[in-house]
Amino acid sequence: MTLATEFHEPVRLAFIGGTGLYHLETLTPVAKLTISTPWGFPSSPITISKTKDGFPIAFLARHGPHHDLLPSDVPNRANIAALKKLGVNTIVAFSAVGSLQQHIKPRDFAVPNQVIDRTKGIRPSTFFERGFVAHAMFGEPFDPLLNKVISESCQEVLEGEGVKLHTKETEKDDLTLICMEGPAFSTRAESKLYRSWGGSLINMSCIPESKLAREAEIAYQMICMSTDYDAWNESEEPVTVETVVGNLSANSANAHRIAEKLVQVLEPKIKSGEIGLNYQHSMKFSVSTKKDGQDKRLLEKMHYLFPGYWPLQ
Ligand SMILES: CSC[C@H]1O[C@H](OP(=O)(O)O)[C@H](O)[C@@H]1O
Ligand SMILES: Nc1ncnc2[nH]cnc12
Repeated sequence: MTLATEFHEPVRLAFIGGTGLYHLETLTPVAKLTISTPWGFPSSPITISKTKDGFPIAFLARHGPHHDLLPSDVPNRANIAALKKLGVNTIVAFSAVGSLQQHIKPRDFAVPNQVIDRTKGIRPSTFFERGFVAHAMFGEPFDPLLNKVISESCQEVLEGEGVKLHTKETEKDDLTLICMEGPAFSTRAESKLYRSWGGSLINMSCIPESKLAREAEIAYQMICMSTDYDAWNESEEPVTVETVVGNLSANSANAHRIAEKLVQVLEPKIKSGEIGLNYQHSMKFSVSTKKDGQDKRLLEKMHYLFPGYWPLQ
């Protein structure tokens, strides 16, 4: 089937696929969009599918359709800006992660509620710049409403498959994801340090993706698929890509099942406004730069994300 290259209806829900998840099997694309943003092109064309009720869903492959982008080279600003331009207010992002806790086994799933940023400052991590300064709140890096819906609805999908889902509720404490720079995995000493900080999971992709989604006022939650015990567990060989990919291909069917379930559950909640609006207008009053100090060229760029905010004169 030839796919449309334009799509003019607003799209509210998007999935971002990570390692091992380059499309969603349960969705049939109707359009494939190449979108240029003021921050460049996204990692991949964005495909649009529709539910039987005509609710559109976007999908983006974080590392490109052929996985040729390093975690540090993912064009996160373009990815989030392009989704925002389509009208997206809810993002569910998948990620392959290492486990920093014995009880989170390879092939388990987890819905983290906290993040520790261990990237090295080499990734562009904000839409704002000199001449237009704003600060997003990020104390809760994931949308708690979306976190709750995902945690509740994925439990039953995975139970049927004999796979454990870890959430803030099952852990009875924060479920903290460490985001490191990569591309090499951690040393054993680093891995043990992250455990001492209370880390539960580790990946290379949550930052700045989640931060930019917050700046763009989009409700965002990452779903983690555990693939290995990183390097802390001395009774196991430290993680290799082979282990990650082996466990991922065994588990990608569960990711597709989860996506299918989430589409069913999120469609009515997004339509009713129960999900997706938690951060609406949150940036409007978060700007620090006084009118006279604002760079007008930058304001025009900002209007790509926030049309109607901060009038030019
Ligand atoms: C191939 S192992 C390391 C790689 O896997 C994860 O990718 P993603 O989060 O996109 O699923 C991790 O973050 C690293 O980028
Ligand atoms: N151990 C690990 N560290 C960082 N990213 C990962 N992705 C999958 N396993 C990982």
